[in-house]
Amino acid sequence: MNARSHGAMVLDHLRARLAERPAGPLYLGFSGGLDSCVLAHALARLLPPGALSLLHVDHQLHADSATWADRAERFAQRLGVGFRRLPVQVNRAAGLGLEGAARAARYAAFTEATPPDALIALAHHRQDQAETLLLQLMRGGGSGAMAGMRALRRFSDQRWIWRPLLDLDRSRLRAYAVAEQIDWLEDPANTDLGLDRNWIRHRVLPVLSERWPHADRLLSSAAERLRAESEDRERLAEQRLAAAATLAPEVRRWPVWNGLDRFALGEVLRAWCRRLGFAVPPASLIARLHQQLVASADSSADDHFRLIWSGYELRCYRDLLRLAEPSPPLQLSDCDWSGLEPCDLPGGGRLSLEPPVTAAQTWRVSARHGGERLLLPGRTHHSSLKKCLQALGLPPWEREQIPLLWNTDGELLAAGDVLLSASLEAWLQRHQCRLRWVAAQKVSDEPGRAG
Ligand SMILES: Nc1ncnc2c1ncn2[C@@H]1O[C@H](COP(=O)(O)OP(=O)(O)OP(=O)(O)O)[C@@H](O)[C@H]1O
Repeated sequence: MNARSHGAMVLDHLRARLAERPAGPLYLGFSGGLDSCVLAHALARLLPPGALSLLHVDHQLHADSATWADRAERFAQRLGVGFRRLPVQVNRAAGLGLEGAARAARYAAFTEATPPDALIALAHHRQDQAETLLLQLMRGGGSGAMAGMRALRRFSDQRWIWRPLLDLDRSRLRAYAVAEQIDWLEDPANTDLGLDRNWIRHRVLPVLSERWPHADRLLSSAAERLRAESEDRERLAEQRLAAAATLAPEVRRWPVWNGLDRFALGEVLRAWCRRLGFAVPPASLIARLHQQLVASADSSADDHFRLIWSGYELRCYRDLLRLAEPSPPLQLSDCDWSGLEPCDLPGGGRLSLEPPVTAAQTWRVSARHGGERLLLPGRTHHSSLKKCLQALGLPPWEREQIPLLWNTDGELLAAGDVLLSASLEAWLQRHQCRLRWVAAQKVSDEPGRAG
């Protein structure tokens, strides 16, 4: 195939990708390197005037960066397409490494420079995909990470990242550039073997290609398969999550997860984290969670466990899981309550009488301290509050928030509105009202919660 027919092939390929792209204004992340020059040139040829804008991020990492930005702008002018220069500060303090920090700055600049429904094209091609797979392998990534880059993915709200060249060979892009006499920028950083990607590109892939001439094609098709599998698993995890009854956004009933292996369990937990906008837990934590769930599956004991990562907490109790930011137990100094007005508790909880009564009471409200006992209706002996709450199956995160109501004789009248003493029940009947407790994490009254 000569250079001209390679060029025609690139255009045909791109025409097909353009036809199936999502709607929205089109931008191209334009470095000025070979690949993005070819993509800019081909898109400018295929699209009507005014339909494309190039975004050049100036990372300001080397002395020539402004000159490069000038050259990038002249290239855009020659093509007759829009152009924006986006200077950024690369913050290396975030612990990402230079390449990662530059990418983070670039994506933040893309978000800032585009409307929420934008489609942002990037010029990654097949070799980039093969390198990504090997890079992830050397980082010890799981199959999800090795699935590499997606041709189309959501990014920052409604925007899309679009990689229309992902299954094209670099040699075709080079042939296109030669045929069209494109004058691209050669970034000296691309030959810096101190960067992992360059090491793979210049040292590893050539060796693999000696033995397997189409090594990059094989690698990118492996990434493609892994991606398809990982997308299937994600879909399944979403379905499993949806099947677990939602008692509150942060509380799910989980028997549906019972019997899942730890990989499937991890997928469900990650799906839940994504939905709540939480950082995903590390693999070691998922393995621990799995062990714990297996160990507690046959136990009818009251014990529960919690796992913590990056400021989030997963708590498990019987068939309930709670995923949230950790909340401290009820912090409440004893206070008096007349019952006339609702009693607001720290952290958003509240005790009230409904309908309100007109005569003031001399009650006290306190947090639990342990060892409390109460006389339940129909009983002749006091029962342990702790045992009663356990018997009710009230999860520990609710128990920790439960306020206690006392009379002046030091008799326990109620724990929230879930346990009432015989004397309070009689009093409520006499006054034709009920005690109501609303706690921030309370789920007892939510639909879907079986007794
Ligand atoms: N400074 C930049 N400004 C805008 N977009 C960029 C910039 N650097 C990279 N990109 C986009 O990200 C893609 C991948 O970046 P990468 O660093 O792998 O490519 P490159 O070798 O620098 O450039 P090219 O892919 O254009 O040859 C580029 O093809 C381009 O679309």
